[in-house]
Amino acid sequence: MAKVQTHSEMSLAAPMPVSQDTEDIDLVALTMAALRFVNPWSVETKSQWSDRIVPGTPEAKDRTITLAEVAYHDTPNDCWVVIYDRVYDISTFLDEHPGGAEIMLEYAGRDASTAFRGSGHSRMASKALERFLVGELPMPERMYRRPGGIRLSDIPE
Ligand code: HEM
Repeated sequence: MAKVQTHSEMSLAAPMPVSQDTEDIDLVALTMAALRFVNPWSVETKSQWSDRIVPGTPEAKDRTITLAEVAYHDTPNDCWVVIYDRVYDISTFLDEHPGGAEIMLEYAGRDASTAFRGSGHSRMASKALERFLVGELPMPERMYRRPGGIRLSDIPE
């Protein structure tokens, strides 16, 4: 017949952990639970974007480029900027820019929409963007060209 343990026997056999240990274990469990929500495949690496697009070509119009990818192109030889949710490769334009290369390099790999607008660019400058187009941001990352997005009367077509 099974032996029934008294309350004091049970306490001796399996002593309760001290409160500090309990806190440590909870923290580890919490971290592990949080990590389970992280999808390692969602981390973008440069190698997955190896194919280069020629700026201004028809393929560029259909290409979706994330902000994470844009961020990799942040040098004078490989300089991308985002203007009104469209991605431009301005590497070859840096030295031609009437406002100078330095000012554009400040936005290398980032959004330059407000800087572009704030510098009072002409319609001709907006039109000039077309030849540097390499793609467009995915809908969730857009600020302007999406339903309910920020409206600007002079967004280039
Ligand atoms: C990325 C695409 C860009 C293109 C195609 C572009 C094009 C041009 C063009 C054609 C001009 C001559 C004036 C005009 O027609 O408006 C100009 C001037 C200027 N740009 Fe840009 N620009 C670009 C980005 C930027 C950015 C990101 C800035 C940052 C603030 C900037 C700042 C300026 C300034 C300050 C001038 C005036 C220069 C002067 O009058 O001395 N531009 N740009």
